[in-house]
Amino acid sequence: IIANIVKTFKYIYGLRFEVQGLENFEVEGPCVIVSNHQSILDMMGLMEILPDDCVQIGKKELLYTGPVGLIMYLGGVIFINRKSTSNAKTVMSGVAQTMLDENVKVWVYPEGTRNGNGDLLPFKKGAFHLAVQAQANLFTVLYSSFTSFYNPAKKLFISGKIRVEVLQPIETKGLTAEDVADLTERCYCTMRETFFRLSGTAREPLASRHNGLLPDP
Ligand SMILES: CCCCCCCCCCCCCC(=O)SCCNC(=O)CCNC(=O)[C@H](O)C(C)(C)COP(=O)(O)OP(=O)(O)OC[C@H]1O[C@@H](n2cnc3c(N)ncnc32)[C@H](O)[C@@H]1OP(=O)(O)O
Ligand SMILES: CCCCCCCC/C=C\CCCCCCCC(=O)OC[C@@H](O)COP(=O)(O)O
Repeated sequence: IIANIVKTFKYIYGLRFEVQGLENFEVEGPCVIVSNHQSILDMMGLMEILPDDCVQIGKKELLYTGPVGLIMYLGGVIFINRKSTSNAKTVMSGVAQTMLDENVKVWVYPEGTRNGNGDLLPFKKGAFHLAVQAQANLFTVLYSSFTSFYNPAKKLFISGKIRVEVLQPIETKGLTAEDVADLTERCYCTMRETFFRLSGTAREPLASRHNGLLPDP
């Protein structure tokens, strides 16, 4: 019900979604889906391709937003306290078991916060631990940059096109906690490249950005 309502918002805002690779989602069983997170507009992009039986990880503060919090609660959103790593990790380890028991998919924004600066923030590792703990497939989804049509700082919000790509699933069978850092890094590199390709922007050298040698755009 929520997805169908939110999917109509694109007509009001003049947004078009061009989705590629949706067939990659046609794999049975629990999985973890990670995607980039630029703004609240992502809720439209999320609902546009949301598979059945998929819940999202959200920050706890969203639970206290009145009717929206209630709808999210009823929709099965898993709330975590980002201010407490141990609390977040405890919740997440319970999620791995629930995923397997109830055959659900979990959508995580590995940047951990909204980021509209035309690049990806370094990834948090929770989603990747979750995929490895559940030994479930890991899907990556990218939404092209919104900066050309949506920029709150410049008071810009016009109609525009969002290119979406669902990449091939990554298997985590046989991986252990020791492989999580490597898995995270691999996904980050692939997702960043895909993000720039979809957005039509030039790729900046990764090492320099990571070392803090380049200023933020
Ligand atoms: C109208 C109504 C419409 C309604 C719409 C409904 C749709 C709603 C959509 C909702 C949209 C909502 C959108 C939103 O709200 S987005 C905001 C909320 N979502 C997230 O933050 C998700 C992404 N975050 C993470 O995954 C973080 O990692 C967490 C939160 C889990 C911890 O973050 P934190 O910053 O505290 O710590 P850290 O990541 O530096 O990690 C620290 C260390 O812990 C290790 N570690 C981490 N995890 C695990 C684990 N599970 N098992 C074992 N170990 C684990 C990790 O390797 C590292 O160790 P080392 O490797 O450095 O040694
Ligand atoms: C300005 C245009 C607004 C258009 C809105 C169109 C889409 C609205 C769809 C549903 C409305 C309710 C959805 C509530 C979910 C909020 C998700 C969200 O984006 O939370 C922020 C969180 O991830 C990260 O928080 P921070 O960036 O760390 O703080």
